[in-house]
Amino acid sequence: MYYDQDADLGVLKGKKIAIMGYGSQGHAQAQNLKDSGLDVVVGLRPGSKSRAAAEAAGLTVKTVAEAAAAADIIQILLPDETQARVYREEIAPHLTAGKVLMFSHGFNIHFNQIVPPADVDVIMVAPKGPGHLVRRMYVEGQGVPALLAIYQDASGRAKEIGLAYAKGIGAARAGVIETTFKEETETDLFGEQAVLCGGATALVKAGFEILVEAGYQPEIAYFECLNELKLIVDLMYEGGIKYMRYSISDTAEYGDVTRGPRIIDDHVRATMKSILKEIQDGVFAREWILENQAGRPSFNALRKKEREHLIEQVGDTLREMMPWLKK
Ligand SMILES: NC(=O)C1=CN([C@@H]2O[C@H](COP(=O)(O)OP(=O)(O)OC[C@H]3O[C@@H](n4cnc5c(N)ncnc54)[C@H](OP(=O)(O)O)[C@@H]3O)[C@@H](O)[C@H]2O)C=CC1
Ligand SMILES: CC[C@](O)(C(C)=O)C(=O)O
Ligand SMILES: [Mg+2]
Ligand SMILES: [Mg+2]
Repeated sequence: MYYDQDADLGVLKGKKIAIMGYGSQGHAQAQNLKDSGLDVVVGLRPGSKSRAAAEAAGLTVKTVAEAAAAADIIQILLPDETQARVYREEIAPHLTAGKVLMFSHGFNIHFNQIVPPADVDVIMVAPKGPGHLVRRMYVEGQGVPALLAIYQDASGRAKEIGLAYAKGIGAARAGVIETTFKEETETDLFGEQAVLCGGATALVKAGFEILVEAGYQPEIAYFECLNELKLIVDLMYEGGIKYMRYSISDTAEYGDVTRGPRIIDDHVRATMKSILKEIQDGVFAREWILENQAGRPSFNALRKKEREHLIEQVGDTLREMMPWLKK
């Protein structure tokens, strides 16, 4: 594990860092690096919706190609499914020997959608948290931990550069672990599909639906299955599962340890294993690449259906009464 004292921001002084994209990770990493005293330029497409926000934060905005040409270090924070095309058309022509190519997720390198030249460093600094928290925690003097991986070390200094970058975005305040592009890609995809996003939302929705179908008020089902989940997870985040169990009643703890394993049973574990295998053997990557090439027909339909779920309508109404959420 590496922390601030193991990294030297001086390694990045005098270097221009291009952040391609100003979305969830882009806005956070660009602003954190700038506030760490580094020289940042943002690369966006012409007519980009993100331009105003980047300029309002005092950042210089150029096209992706111009930013790639001007930069020593190029961090690609575009949606994964757009990276290969943008790389090929706008970044690769300016990726001259000695430059550094960076990612925050290994998808395109690991699944061979981007094949960089041998004379550049290829580094990943992958925050283990959503971009908006990467920014919020930096501003509050904290940090979101990150993974560091070196795919190519043409300069012999890739690790120093990656650690300095991690310090610049605030990640080294919380801890940086070294990994490989393969390990980051596979664990990140598994985590978001089986636990953090797919698993958690399916569990919340199933619990909500069961209570509502049984005749309980949807508002109570929302508080019980979604709103309170944050409060429970906050306790696990602060002190582990044991601290959460210390805070809940003994009745809840007994229900937790006896009923939890019946929910996540051998059938669920077998499904988790098959989801991991689809990630490892490239089945998921192929499916996602083809879905994008086809114009996202399934994804768009599923997105619409999910957004129309009763839990979203109930939540919108209840959150109106929680003004602290509006900021
Ligand atoms: N979201 C997260 O918290 C995390 C993301 N990651 C990784 O970080 C990377 C970025 O993800 P994320 O921040 O979610 O991305 P976003 O979807 O938030 O990126 C949106 C940004 O990319 C720009 N953009 C989209 N398409 C293009 C294009 N064709 N050409 C130029 N700019 C474009 C958008 O500009 P416009 O306004 O013009 O549409 C916008 O500025 C990914 O590799 C992801 O896996 C890693 C850890 C966590
Ligand atoms: C959990 C989703 C994530 O992997 C992330 C925020 O870390 C992502 O790809 O957005
Ligand atoms: Mg992730
Ligand atoms: Mg991810």
